[in-house]
Amino acid sequence: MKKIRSGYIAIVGRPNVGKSTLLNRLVGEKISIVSRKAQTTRHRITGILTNDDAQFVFVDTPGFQTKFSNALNRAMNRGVTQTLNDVDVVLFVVEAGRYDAKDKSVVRLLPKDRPVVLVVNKTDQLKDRNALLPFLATVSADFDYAAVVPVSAAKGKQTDDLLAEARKHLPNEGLMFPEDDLTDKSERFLASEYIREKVFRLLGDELPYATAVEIERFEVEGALRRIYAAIVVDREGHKAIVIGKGGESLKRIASEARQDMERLFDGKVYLEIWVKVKSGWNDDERLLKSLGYE
Ligand SMILES: Nc1nc2c(ncn2[C@@H]2O[C@H](COP(=O)(O)OP(=O)(O)OP(=O)(O)O)[C@@H](O)[C@H]2O)c(=O)[nH]1
Repeated sequence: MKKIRSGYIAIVGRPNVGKSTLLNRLVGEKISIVSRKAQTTRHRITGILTNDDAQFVFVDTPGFQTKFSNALNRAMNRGVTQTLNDVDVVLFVVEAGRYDAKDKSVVRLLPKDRPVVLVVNKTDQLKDRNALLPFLATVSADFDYAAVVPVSAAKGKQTDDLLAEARKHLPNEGLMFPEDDLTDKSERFLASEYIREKVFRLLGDELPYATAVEIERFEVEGALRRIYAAIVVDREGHKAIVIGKGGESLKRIASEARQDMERLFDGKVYLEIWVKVKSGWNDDERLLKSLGYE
């Protein structure tokens, strides 16, 4: 039997390349949020996969942002750099057939002193398989990657190869966490992520990214959890969108988020959500910190 190895792994890449999908595929539980819209992963989320010979502790980084320069994006980029200085292996994800300035700006953040595995995701979308090899050659010319692994996170293709590659670089012997730990994030944090995911899923096209969720109270009574949450938007107009006609949208957000939470927490959830307006919140570093962004 092989020895158990363990270590920290970060997943980085431009928005929308499939980092959350990959994490969910590897860890096998819904602990990170996946959204069609870019820029929804603003918190570090840790998932843990334990198998026969390894324990992978994933640190999902905030989406890298180059487009706007405000406090939120500065905080996000700082998060990426901090995370990369904190892990044993970095998985840098690009999309098969797409590699441009936005990916290269992430390459510039890659650490020189630790292994970086290039993950070429969405191979299922490739129309011309012959284009893959030249593409891999182009991308790998820009950095000294420890390995290159094409995968499809959505279809679960070659993700085992990726784990085998990552395992080679795990430094510790034995487990770092108890076997069934899926995440070191609190239920409180996960509750806010679920609500935020629903907001993006249901209203993503109508709302700008400036939406946050605050959990104001989280009470546990036996198997029942009472959760009181606020969706924070930065304009009155956005408040009206979140609430929707006759409160329809907010009702749906609450009902779907509650169902997810009941599944995850394995118990009944009483969920109350309201909408608050905080003007300009995404350009105020102090407020960001109070909402849990770094
Ligand atoms: N066809 C295909 N689509 C994928 C694959 N992996 C992810 N996607 C899709 O790509 C989109 C973005 O995926 P996410 O996992 O949210 O991407 P992300 O990199 O975490 O995005 P941010 O949170 O914005 O940084 C979603 O619509 C996924 O369903 C894949 O292997 N194949």
